[in-house]
Amino acid sequence: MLTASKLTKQFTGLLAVNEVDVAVEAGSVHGIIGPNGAGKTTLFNLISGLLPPTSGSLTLDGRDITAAAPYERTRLGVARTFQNIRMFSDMTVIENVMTGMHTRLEYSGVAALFRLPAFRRGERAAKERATELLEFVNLAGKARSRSGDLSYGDQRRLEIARALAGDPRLLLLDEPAAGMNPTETRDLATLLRQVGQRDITLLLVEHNMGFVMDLCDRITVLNFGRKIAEGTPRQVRDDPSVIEAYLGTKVAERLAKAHGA
Ligand SMILES: Nc1ncnc2c1ncn2[C@@H]1O[C@H](COP(=O)(O)OP(=O)(O)OP(=O)(O)O)[C@@H](O)[C@H]1O
Repeated sequence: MLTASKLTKQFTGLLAVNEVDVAVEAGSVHGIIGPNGAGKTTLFNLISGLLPPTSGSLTLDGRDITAAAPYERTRLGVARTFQNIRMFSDMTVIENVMTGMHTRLEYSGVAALFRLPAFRRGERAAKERATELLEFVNLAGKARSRSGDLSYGDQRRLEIARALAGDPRLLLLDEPAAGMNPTETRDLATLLRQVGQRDITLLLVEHNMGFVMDLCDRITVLNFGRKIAEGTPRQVRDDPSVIEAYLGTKVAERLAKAHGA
């Protein structure tokens, strides 16, 4: 579905992402992991269009989107959540979900200004859809609450509902489990599996290894901007270069010796 070829981002003097190839299969859950500073967020920003690449290309369903603006990618079915939750804290929960629908609403600005029937119909449909999404993420009971008053875990679920409001086919999640307690993390994994069952492909950056290993079909590992491994969770977990990237050469060598390798 999504293919990155030799994707590269250079900041002055630093190759944050260095000729990275990634192929995300439709219907899969694909993880990107790597130590701090490995280039995960930068790669994510290149994929969502927040940053232009220095070189390399990106295709979505075979269509070149390397130069497409973020809003164009949204129209093509790409949605994302952010590492630091971004929402309108003073708006209600349901209003926040409705802000995620602007790319799908079919009435004009004039209709909205004069509250014409087309606008009122659109608004009613948007509310119904937002309610359905809040039920899906288990927040229906808090639809009228102020978003800023939600617990951290609930705010993350709200962010997902808002991202789903644009009917994406590919959902990018930047550290979705960050700051969550074990129960919230387990609930999130269940929710994301249900998202996957809605024919939505998931690509996520995450530090929580248990969460990634449990949820992902395939994992790409970055270190110093380069892809150092890719495969199933088991393949990646057993890969010596991955162990070395996380633990440092000395510890990896000692571990290998201890296991008789
Ligand atoms: N806008 C920028 N300008 C200059 N350097 C940057 C910029 N953004 C990121 N970097 C550098 O690029 C490298 C990769 O950063 P990035 O945030 O992509 O890594 P990461 O794997 O997401 O790290 P973390 O796990 O700590 O979030 C780091 O050395 C970082 O300091």
